[in-house]
Amino acid sequence: MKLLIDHANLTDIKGLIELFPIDGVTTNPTILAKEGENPKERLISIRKLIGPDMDLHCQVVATKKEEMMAQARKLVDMLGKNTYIKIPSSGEGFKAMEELAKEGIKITATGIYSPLQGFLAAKAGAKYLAPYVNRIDNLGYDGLAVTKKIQNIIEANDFGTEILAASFKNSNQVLDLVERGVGALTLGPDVFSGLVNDRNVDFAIGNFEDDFRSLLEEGQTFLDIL
Ligand SMILES: O=C[C@H](O)COP(=O)(O)O
Repeated sequence: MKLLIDHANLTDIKGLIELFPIDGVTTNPTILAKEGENPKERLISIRKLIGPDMDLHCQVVATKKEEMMAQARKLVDMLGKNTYIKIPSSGEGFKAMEELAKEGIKITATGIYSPLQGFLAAKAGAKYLAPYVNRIDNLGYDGLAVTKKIQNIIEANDFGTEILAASFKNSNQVLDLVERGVGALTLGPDVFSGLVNDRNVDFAIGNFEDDFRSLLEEGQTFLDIL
Protein backbone atom coordinates (compact mmCIF):
# COMPACT_ATOMS: atom_id res chain seq x y z
CA MET A 1 0.00 0.00 0.00
CA LYS A 2 1.31 3.42 -0.96
CA LEU A 3 1.04 6.43 1.33
CA LEU A 4 0.91 9.89 -0.20
CA ILE A 5 0.68 13.49 0.98
CA ASP A 6 -2.35 15.48 -0.24
CA HIS A 7 -0.77 18.92 -0.04
CA ALA A 8 1.36 21.45 -1.90
CA ASN A 9 3.22 23.35 0.82
CA LEU A 10 6.93 22.64 0.39
CA THR A 11 7.91 23.03 4.04
CA ASP A 12 5.11 20.72 5.18
CA ILE A 13 5.89 18.12 2.50
CA LYS A 14 9.57 18.12 3.48
CA GLY A 15 8.67 17.74 7.16
CA LEU A 16 6.27 14.84 6.51
CA ILE A 17 8.79 13.02 4.28
CA GLU A 18 11.32 13.26 7.11
CA LEU A 19 8.89 11.60 9.55
CA PHE A 20 6.73 9.15 7.58
CA PRO A 21 7.28 6.41 4.96
CA ILE A 22 5.97 8.45 2.03
CA ASP A 23 5.60 7.33 -1.60
CA GLY A 24 4.55 10.57 -3.20
CA VAL A 25 2.39 13.69 -3.33
CA THR A 26 -1.08 14.38 -4.67
CA THR A 27 -2.40 17.82 -5.55
CA ASN A 28 -5.58 19.29 -6.92
CA PRO A 29 -6.42 22.82 -8.12
CA THR A 30 -7.77 23.84 -4.68
CA ILE A 31 -4.64 22.64 -2.90
CA LEU A 32 -2.40 24.50 -5.38
CA ALA A 33 -4.51 27.66 -5.24
CA LYS A 34 -4.07 27.77 -1.43
CA GLU A 35 -0.31 28.21 -1.90
CA GLY A 36 -0.86 31.38 -3.96
CA GLU A 37 2.05 30.65 -6.31
CA ASN A 38 1.98 29.98 -10.04
CA PRO A 39 0.85 26.31 -10.13
CA LYS A 40 3.39 25.36 -12.78
CA GLU A 41 6.27 26.71 -10.65
CA ARG A 42 4.89 24.99 -7.57
CA LEU A 43 4.52 21.61 -9.28
CA ILE A 44 8.10 21.85 -10.58
CA SER A 45 9.30 22.72 -7.06
CA ILE A 46 7.41 19.74 -5.60
CA ARG A 47 8.97 17.44 -8.19
CA LYS A 48 12.45 18.81 -7.35
CA LEU A 49 11.80 18.34 -3.62
CA ILE A 50 10.55 14.74 -3.82
CA GLY A 51 12.91 13.67 -6.63
CA PRO A 52 12.20 11.84 -9.89
CA ASP A 53 11.24 8.47 -8.36
CA MET A 54 8.35 9.42 -6.09
CA ASP A 55 4.82 9.58 -7.47
CA LEU A 56 3.36 13.00 -8.20
CA HIS A 57 -0.35 13.32 -9.04
CA CYS A 58 -1.61 16.53 -10.59
CA GLN A 59 -4.95 17.40 -12.07
CA VAL A 60 -6.15 18.83 -15.35
CA VAL A 61 -8.55 21.78 -15.19
CA ALA A 62 -10.91 21.24 -18.11
CA THR A 63 -14.31 19.79 -18.91
CA LYS A 64 -13.70 18.86 -22.56
CA LYS A 65 -11.74 15.80 -23.63
CA GLU A 66 -9.33 17.53 -26.04
CA GLU A 67 -8.40 20.17 -23.48
CA MET A 68 -7.89 17.51 -20.77
CA MET A 69 -5.61 15.58 -23.10
CA ALA A 70 -3.52 18.62 -24.08
CA GLN A 71 -3.02 19.56 -20.41
CA ALA A 72 -2.20 15.96 -19.48
CA ARG A 73 0.54 15.69 -22.11
CA LYS A 74 2.02 19.03 -21.05
CA LEU A 75 2.08 18.04 -17.35
CA VAL A 76 3.83 14.73 -18.07
CA ASP A 77 6.46 16.47 -20.26
CA MET A 78 7.05 18.96 -17.49
CA LEU A 79 7.08 16.63 -14.46
CA GLY A 80 8.55 13.35 -15.67
CA LYS A 81 7.74 9.69 -15.83
CA ASN A 82 6.42 9.07 -12.33
CA THR A 83 3.65 11.58 -12.84
CA TYR A 84 -0.01 10.57 -12.69
CA ILE A 85 -2.56 12.80 -14.34
CA LYS A 86 -5.80 13.24 -12.43
CA ILE A 87 -8.72 13.25 -14.83
CA PRO A 88 -12.31 13.90 -13.66
CA SER A 89 -14.50 10.80 -13.71
CA SER A 90 -17.09 12.34 -16.04
CA GLY A 91 -18.29 11.34 -19.51
CA GLU A 92 -15.67 13.47 -21.29
CA GLY A 93 -13.14 12.35 -18.69
CA PHE A 94 -13.65 8.63 -19.42
CA LYS A 95 -12.99 9.23 -23.14
CA ALA A 96 -9.86 11.26 -22.32
CA MET A 97 -8.67 8.47 -19.96
CA GLU A 98 -9.07 5.85 -22.69
CA GLU A 99 -7.03 7.78 -25.23
CA LEU A 100 -4.36 8.97 -22.80
CA ALA A 101 -3.92 5.45 -21.42
CA LYS A 102 -3.27 4.24 -24.97
CA GLU A 103 -0.52 6.88 -25.22
CA GLY A 104 1.04 5.41 -22.08
CA ILE A 105 0.08 8.29 -19.79
CA LYS A 106 -0.69 7.15 -16.24
CA ILE A 107 -4.16 8.23 -15.14
CA THR A 108 -5.67 8.77 -11.71
CA ALA A 109 -9.44 8.95 -12.08
CA THR A 110 -10.54 11.64 -9.65
CA GLY A 111 -13.85 12.94 -8.29
CA ILE A 112 -15.25 9.46 -7.63
CA TYR A 113 -18.43 9.42 -5.53
CA SER A 114 -19.97 6.12 -6.68
CA PRO A 115 -18.90 2.53 -7.42
CA LEU A 116 -20.10 2.72 -11.03
CA GLN A 117 -17.95 5.78 -11.70
CA GLY A 118 -15.07 3.65 -10.43
CA PHE A 119 -16.04 0.81 -12.76
CA LEU A 120 -16.13 3.09 -15.81
CA ALA A 121 -12.78 4.70 -14.99
CA ALA A 122 -11.13 1.32 -14.46
CA LYS A 123 -12.54 0.11 -17.78
CA ALA A 124 -11.22 3.28 -19.44
CA GLY A 125 -7.69 2.34 -18.35
CA ALA A 126 -7.07 4.44 -15.22
CA LYS A 127 -4.19 3.19 -13.05
CA TYR A 128 -5.72 4.63 -9.89
CA LEU A 129 -9.32 5.34 -8.83
CA ALA A 130 -9.72 8.13 -6.27
CA PRO A 131 -12.93 7.91 -4.21
CA TYR A 132 -13.46 10.92 -1.90
CA VAL A 133 -14.13 9.14 1.39
CA ASN A 134 -15.03 12.08 3.65
CA ARG A 135 -16.85 14.08 1.00
CA ILE A 136 -19.09 11.05 0.35
CA ASP A 137 -19.75 10.80 4.11
CA ASN A 138 -20.67 14.49 4.13
CA LEU A 139 -23.38 13.80 1.56
CA GLY A 140 -24.98 11.34 3.94
CA TYR A 141 -23.62 8.22 2.23
CA ASP A 142 -20.85 5.88 3.38
CA GLY A 143 -17.45 6.76 1.87
CA LEU A 144 -15.72 3.67 3.20
CA ALA A 145 -18.45 1.36 1.89
CA VAL A 146 -18.25 2.99 -1.56
CA THR A 147 -14.46 2.55 -1.54
CA LYS A 148 -14.73 -1.13 -0.59
CA LYS A 149 -17.32 -1.75 -3.31
CA ILE A 150 -14.91 -0.24 -5.84
CA GLN A 151 -12.17 -2.54 -4.54
CA ASN A 152 -14.55 -5.50 -5.04
CA ILE A 153 -15.28 -4.35 -8.60
CA ILE A 154 -11.55 -4.15 -9.38
CA GLU A 155 -10.95 -7.65 -8.01
CA ALA A 156 -14.05 -9.23 -9.61
CA ASN A 157 -13.18 -7.85 -13.05
CA ASP A 158 -9.44 -8.34 -12.80
CA PHE A 159 -8.77 -4.71 -13.69
CA GLY A 160 -5.12 -3.67 -13.53
CA THR A 161 -6.25 -0.71 -11.44
CA GLU A 162 -5.83 0.27 -7.82
CA ILE A 163 -7.64 2.48 -5.36
CA LEU A 164 -6.05 5.77 -4.32
CA ALA A 165 -8.45 6.76 -1.56
CA ALA A 166 -8.62 10.51 -0.90
CA SER A 167 -10.46 13.02 1.29
CA PHE A 168 -9.90 11.78 4.85
CA LYS A 169 -10.74 13.61 8.01
CA ASN A 170 -9.71 11.18 10.73
CA SER A 171 -7.56 8.17 11.66
CA ASN A 172 -10.53 5.80 11.89
CA GLN A 173 -11.30 6.23 8.19
CA VAL A 174 -7.62 5.53 7.46
CA LEU A 175 -7.51 2.44 9.69
CA ASP A 176 -10.55 0.94 8.00
CA LEU A 177 -8.92 1.05 4.56
CA VAL A 178 -5.49 0.00 5.81
CA GLU A 179 -7.17 -3.14 7.21
CA ARG A 180 -8.96 -3.74 3.92
CA GLY A 181 -5.69 -3.27 2.04
CA VAL A 182 -6.34 -0.81 -0.79
CA GLY A 183 -3.63 0.28 -3.23
CA ALA A 184 -2.92 3.75 -1.85
CA LEU A 185 -4.10 6.47 0.51
CA THR A 186 -3.46 10.19 0.31
CA LEU A 187 -3.70 12.24 3.50
CA GLY A 188 -3.47 15.91 4.40
CA PRO A 189 -0.97 17.02 7.08
CA ASP A 190 -3.71 17.31 9.74
CA VAL A 191 -4.67 13.66 9.28
CA PHE A 192 -0.99 12.57 9.33
CA SER A 193 -0.49 14.32 12.66
CA GLY A 194 -3.42 12.34 14.12
CA LEU A 195 -2.01 8.93 13.12
CA VAL A 196 0.54 8.74 15.95
CA ASN A 197 -0.68 11.37 18.32
CA ASP A 198 -0.63 9.43 21.55
CA ARG A 199 0.71 10.85 24.76
CA ASN A 200 1.18 7.29 26.03
CA VAL A 201 3.87 6.75 23.40
CA ASP A 202 5.75 9.92 24.40
CA PHE A 203 5.42 8.95 28.07
CA ALA A 204 6.78 5.42 27.54
CA ILE A 205 9.72 6.61 25.40
CA GLY A 206 10.51 9.34 27.94
CA ASN A 207 10.61 6.76 30.75
CA PHE A 208 13.03 4.54 28.83
CA GLU A 209 15.36 7.51 28.32
CA ASP A 210 15.21 8.54 31.99
CA ASP A 211 15.95 4.99 33.18
CA PHE A 212 18.88 4.59 30.77
CA ARG A 213 20.30 8.00 31.70
CA SER A 214 20.99 6.63 35.22
CA LEU A 215 23.68 4.39 33.63
CA LEU A 216 25.59 7.30 32.09
CA GLU A 217 28.86 8.35 33.67
CA GLU A 218 29.99 11.98 33.70
CA GLY A 219 30.38 13.30 30.10
CA GLN A 220 28.95 10.16 28.44
CA THR A 221 26.13 10.05 25.90
CA PHE A 222 23.87 7.10 25.01
CA LEU A 223 26.13 6.51 21.99
CA ASP A 224 29.01 5.73 24.34
CA ILE A 225 27.14 2.99 26.23
CA LEU A 226 25.32 1.30 23.36
O1 LIG B 1 -8.34 15.74 -4.72
C1 LIG B 1 -9.24 15.50 -3.88
C2 LIG B 1 -8.97 15.69 -2.47
O2 LIG B 1 -8.09 14.73 -2.00
C3 LIG B 1 -10.21 15.86 -1.66
O3 LIG B 1 -9.85 16.04 -0.32
P1 LIG B 1 -10.70 17.03 0.62
O4 LIG B 1 -12.10 16.52 0.67
O5 LIG B 1 -9.99 16.95 1.94
O6 LIG B 1 -10.63 18.39 -0.01
